[in-house]
Amino acid sequence: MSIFAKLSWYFKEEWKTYLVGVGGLILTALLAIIPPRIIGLLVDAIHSGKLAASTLIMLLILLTVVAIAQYGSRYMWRTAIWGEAAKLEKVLRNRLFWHYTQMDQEFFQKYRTGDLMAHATNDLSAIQRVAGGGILQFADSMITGGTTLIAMVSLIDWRLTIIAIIPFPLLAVMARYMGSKIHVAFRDSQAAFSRLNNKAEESITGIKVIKGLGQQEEDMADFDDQVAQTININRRVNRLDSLFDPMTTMIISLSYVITIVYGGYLVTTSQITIGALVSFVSYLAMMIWPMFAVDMLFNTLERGNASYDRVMDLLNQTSKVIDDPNGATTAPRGEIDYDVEKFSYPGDNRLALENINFKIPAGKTVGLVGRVGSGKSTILRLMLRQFDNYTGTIKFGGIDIRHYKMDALIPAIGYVPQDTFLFSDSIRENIRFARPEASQEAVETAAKKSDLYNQIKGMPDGYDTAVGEEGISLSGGQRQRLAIARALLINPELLILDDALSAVDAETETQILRNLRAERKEKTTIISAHRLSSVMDADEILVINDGQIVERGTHDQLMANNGWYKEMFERQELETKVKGGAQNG
Ligand SMILES: Nc1ncnc2c1ncn2[C@@H]1O[C@H](COP(=O)(O)OP(=O)(O)OP(=O)(O)O)[C@@H](O)[C@H]1O
Repeated sequence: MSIFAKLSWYFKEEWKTYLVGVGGLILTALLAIIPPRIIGLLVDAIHSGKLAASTLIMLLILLTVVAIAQYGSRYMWRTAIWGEAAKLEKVLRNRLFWHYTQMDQEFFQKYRTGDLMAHATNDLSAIQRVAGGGILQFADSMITGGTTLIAMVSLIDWRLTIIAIIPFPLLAVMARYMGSKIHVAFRDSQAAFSRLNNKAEESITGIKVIKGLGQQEEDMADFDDQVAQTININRRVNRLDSLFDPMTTMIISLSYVITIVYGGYLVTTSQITIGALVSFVSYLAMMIWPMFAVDMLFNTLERGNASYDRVMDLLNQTSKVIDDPNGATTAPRGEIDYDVEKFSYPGDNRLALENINFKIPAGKTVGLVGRVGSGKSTILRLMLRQFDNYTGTIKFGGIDIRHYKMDALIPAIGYVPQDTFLFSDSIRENIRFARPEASQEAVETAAKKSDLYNQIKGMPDGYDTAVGEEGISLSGGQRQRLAIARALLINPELLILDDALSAVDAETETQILRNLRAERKEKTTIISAHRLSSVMDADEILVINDGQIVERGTHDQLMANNGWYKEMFERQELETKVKGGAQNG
């Protein structure tokens, strides 16, 4: 029942509609008492041979009126209660989705996509069932059960009622016992569903890699294993359900036997009429549904409770990156002053960055180079406020980036990752994702700057060509250029290319960089790259190793330095020459 308390905030908010719903249920229960009694009276009248035509017509009219009134009252509770349940699901779904969008990277590292999907589907449905089916089952077991019981006592015979319901408390005891077992089993079943979701999500996303490495069979076996585990756990839930349901039927049958034996005795000893016994049996039949409702109620509540706890656990996770309520609302502009003393990823003791400091005057370009895993992307992630737990400050236009409103800071940065995400939409919508109102002309200009223009012209439907999961596949280089066009369209104060040219050939890269230099004279750019030709023209190049700056300067200075940069540059030049030679030869 605690789930009702947990959802009380919603019931309080929606009390008017629930009042209508419960009112409708009470009315339905009261109206349901009338027909069995009328039938009982008819039986008695027929039995005694005193049924007048006028009485028959009157009772039939009454039956019809009751049926019509029940139609109305049922309509009343159904629309109110099912409507509220759907609304609750909507409220929680929106809240959860909003919460997901507000969370930081740490959260998405902790929870896997499949888990988050399971919470947003299965768990919310289970909670929705509490607000709909749960309320109905509660009302049915209490209201319908209660009014029927009162009718049995007051209209028929209290002794017969007591004897007939003797087996019922057994049901309550069982429901309690089984309820706790079902709670545990259902929680396990939801967790298994999450794992299965994760597995399916991972396998579908990674299908190319799986096939490329010939791991289909292993992956299938792994999936089979997960399915088997999920089925086993679900079987346990079903077993518990199956133990409970037939018990309910048995208890009800026992009641019937008692009623027929004792009721028959009362009729033969003229203590009640045969019509009263007929009415009583009808009432007993009306008790069956409320009894099942008790069973279903415990089930619904336990499941809803487990799901509610899981959803609340997610909603209670707070983002470590907090949007400063008094933060600057103007877009940042001007010099970037990056000064991070220490940064470690949450839950990791190792220092990911140490003493990273550099300044970029507005309009200048900084290049970040270094080995794989040296910390280049980490430097950029802090700039994007994906993590705030570092010592030191990063200033943009003289203000600490933590003192900007997110809505002011993030749109001022055009971030292009190595592997971008394409939405299932047209090329045009993908390019103008961050500025949906951009004109076709602006989209085309961005496509020209990122050297994608001619290729789009060659596509079947030009800018209307669908890409993403439901459209054509773009090559790695095309995806990267689309991502650059997307970032350029917002003409950001700061453009960050995070290994974003790795999949384009050297010639295209040179062209794009030339376009950027010409276009972005006043704006700042950070380029992180493995190919050193990408950063050659930068105003300052930082060589990162093990989270620290190990060399810095312009290209010429670094070449004179005789360090990693020079060695790497010469090696890459040689490789290019060898490749070029091989192609020419
Ligand atoms: N989310 C994370 N949690 C914990 N450690 C991380 C996380 N992301 C990166 N790291 C670690 O931080 C270090 C720096 O990673 P980073 O991605 O910044 O390197 P990089 O220089 O950008 O590499 P690459 O050139 O391959 O992109 C690596 O040791 C990496 O394992």
